[in-house]
Amino acid sequence: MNTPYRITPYPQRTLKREKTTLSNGSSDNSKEPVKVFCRIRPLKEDEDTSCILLVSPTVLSLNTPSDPKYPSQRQLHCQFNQIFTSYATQKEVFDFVAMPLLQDLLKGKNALLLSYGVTGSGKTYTLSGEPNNPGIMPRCIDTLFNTIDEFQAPKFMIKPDKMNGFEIQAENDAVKDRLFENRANAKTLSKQSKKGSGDQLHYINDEIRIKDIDENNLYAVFVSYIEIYNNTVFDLLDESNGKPLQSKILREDAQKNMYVNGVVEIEVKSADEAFEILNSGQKRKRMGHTLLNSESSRSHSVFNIRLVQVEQIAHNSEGDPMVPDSNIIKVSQLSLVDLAGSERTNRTQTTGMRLKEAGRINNSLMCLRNCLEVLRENQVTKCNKIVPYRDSRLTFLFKNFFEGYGKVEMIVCVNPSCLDYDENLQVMKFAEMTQDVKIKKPENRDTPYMRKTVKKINTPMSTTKVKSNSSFSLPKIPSFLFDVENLTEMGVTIDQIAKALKLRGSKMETNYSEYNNKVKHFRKRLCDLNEGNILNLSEIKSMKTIIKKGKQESYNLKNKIVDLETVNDSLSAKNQELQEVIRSLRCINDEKDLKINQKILEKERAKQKFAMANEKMSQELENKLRKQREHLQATMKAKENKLKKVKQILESDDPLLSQEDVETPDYDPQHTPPTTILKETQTPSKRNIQTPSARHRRSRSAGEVWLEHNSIKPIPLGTVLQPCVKKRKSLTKLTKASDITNPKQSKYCLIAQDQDTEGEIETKVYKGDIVSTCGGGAQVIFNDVELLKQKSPTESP
Ligand SMILES: Nc1ncnc2c1ncn2[C@@H]1O[C@H](COP(=O)(O)OP(=O)(O)OP(=O)(O)O)[C@@H](O)[C@H]1O
Repeated sequence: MNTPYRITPYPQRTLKREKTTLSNGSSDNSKEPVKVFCRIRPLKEDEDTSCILLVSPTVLSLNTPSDPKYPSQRQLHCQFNQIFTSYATQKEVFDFVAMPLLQDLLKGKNALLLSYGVTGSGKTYTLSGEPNNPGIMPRCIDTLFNTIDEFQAPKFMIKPDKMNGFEIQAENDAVKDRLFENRANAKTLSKQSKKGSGDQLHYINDEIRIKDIDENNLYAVFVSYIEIYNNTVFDLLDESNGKPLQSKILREDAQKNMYVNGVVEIEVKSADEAFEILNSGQKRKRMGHTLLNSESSRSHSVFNIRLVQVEQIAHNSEGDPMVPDSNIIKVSQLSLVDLAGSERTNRTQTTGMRLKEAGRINNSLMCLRNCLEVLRENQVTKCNKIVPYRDSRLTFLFKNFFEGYGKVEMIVCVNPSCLDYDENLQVMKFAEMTQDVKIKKPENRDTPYMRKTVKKINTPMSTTKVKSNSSFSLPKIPSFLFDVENLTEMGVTIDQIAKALKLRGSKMETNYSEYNNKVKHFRKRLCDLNEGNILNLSEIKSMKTIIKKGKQESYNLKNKIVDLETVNDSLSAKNQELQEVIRSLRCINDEKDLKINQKILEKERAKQKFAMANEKMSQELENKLRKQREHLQATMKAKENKLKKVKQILESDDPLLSQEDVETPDYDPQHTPPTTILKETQTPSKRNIQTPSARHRRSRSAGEVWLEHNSIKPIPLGTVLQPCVKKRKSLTKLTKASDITNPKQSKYCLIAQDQDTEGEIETKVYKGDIVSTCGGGAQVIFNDVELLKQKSPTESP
């Protein structure tokens, strides 16, 4: 809900703002200050706090919001010509602000009405309004046509001359133009009826009319609609058939008034016709969505109403208007300007294109501000600083208004929300400054925009021409006949001749002065044209510079593009080269991988070969050892048998027995069982237990150091019996001579694991003495083999 504004009596004391006293201000009646009105829009539903308090109908106070952002609380009082609260209706605003301007328009005076404010503050709402709640523009149109209704000049009688002036044309030319227009309208109507033009806006006409108008005059209304977008002027009524709008240039006419060159100016004969044009222009307006306003005007739009008045013209018998030589056309203009909203881009969060737009909008508004500041400074200091109108198209177009061409008024629209406090502060400062600017009152003349008619009229003009030509003709000199007899008649004729000559003389003098006047006028016109020409030339020059600059920029850009393309090409070539290198490296890598795999395979094969050879060798060695051992065992056995027999002989007394017994049977290694250390499951033979090897005992003698040569990973068999070697040094490989030549080591044992014929693993311990050789080396003399093997007790022996 909106909080109603409290209207308190106007406390003069509380006013903090001091009005600037201009040195030539109040006493100077030739100037009047710019009128500034303020319109406060209602708060939005989500905005519940207002930073504006109405003090009186003309004073408001802007209060600092209670926010930690603002350390000190301040109240700024601002005075306006009138303040319209959120309750003010569109009609109230129109009556108070625009009605006087419309009255001036009908009296032939010009006016400029600007709507200024932050984006979303209600500028467009105030000027255009809505169909059921029309703003200033539609109300102006309605009131104007309600007023001049029956006093309108026939269509096309008055025509724009394309140089900001107007001319009157003959009735038959006007009729031709009307016929042409009717035909064109019929075509467009049939097109529209096919398309269906349902989007036409209809405003409510409240039948208001202005009473005191000059009823002796004929009136014609012309409208034009332009926008200034990104500091470029576009014609919103330009029927470009969907093509982008062409930019327009600003020119000065013969009276040094600025106008948009080639702008489409349409003569309208009714309010509906004007609305149609207004709507078609508004459709072309550049609108955009911003965070603060879903339909934000991104350009300054100018709706111009030009009212042309001519005295009632008498018609001849054929119905053609009789134009007096010096008939004057009175032209007045009302420009309604909807300025684009000033905005703080960090609040609207605009980016990219919108950010650029906002920059340009703010720049042109800044330019308007600068111009007003310089105008005020000139007034205060009485200096004559150049006002920078040319800095922006907006100020350049309206420069005449600030120099006394017509009234300037402004409606400042504000959104009272606390969120808009900072922007409102700036707007208030601007409004304050604007009110201090005094503008020259328009010259006190009925025809501020005079222009003599350009005679294009056929019949009547020829009449005029004949008439005027006759004014140049000299009185005839009567013919003189010398007749001596009729002297009195001759005297009369001479008198007549003298009179005619005198008349001729005076006529020639008038003709001469008239001629001089015409020459002067013509010269003046030429000068004007020349000035216009100079202006055009300078405009063309500046356009050329802009085009040149643009061309240079495009050339530079093209060059950049070419450079970038070259860089791009070289980079892609490099890329290709690198790709090639990568491909070849990959090939090399693949080849190397292949070779490595082959080598690994070869290695594996070699390993297998080596393992087989190793196995073979160890088998051979084992065989040899077995044979040696068997041989040794057989020898031992034979010796033991011999010893036994010798003992028996020695113990018995029978020499024969002893001799028989002593005779040793032939040694047969095939039948001699090898010496084996059996596990508990095997029943040892008596003989085996009885004949322990003497070397066994020796090997277990204290102090002997064994060199135990074991396989790298012996298979754990879980056997209970283990070869007993107490002091030992274990190794898996004999790599160097010192491994065996160490003098501390006297014994060597080689532990080997292998499968027996039944597939069981058996551990064999080959034992031997390390004997030093005379060359400093060492040799092992194997003298014992131990066999560790598990056997099942149920297994048959
Ligand atoms: N006095 C008002 N009463 C009711 N609604 C209003 C009033 N003023 C503005 N509004 C609403 O506020 C919204 C924004 O207003 P508007 O488009 O006129 O702002 P703007 O100042 O023209 O903004 P921009 O500069 O972005 O174009 C519109 O929806 C309009 O209807």
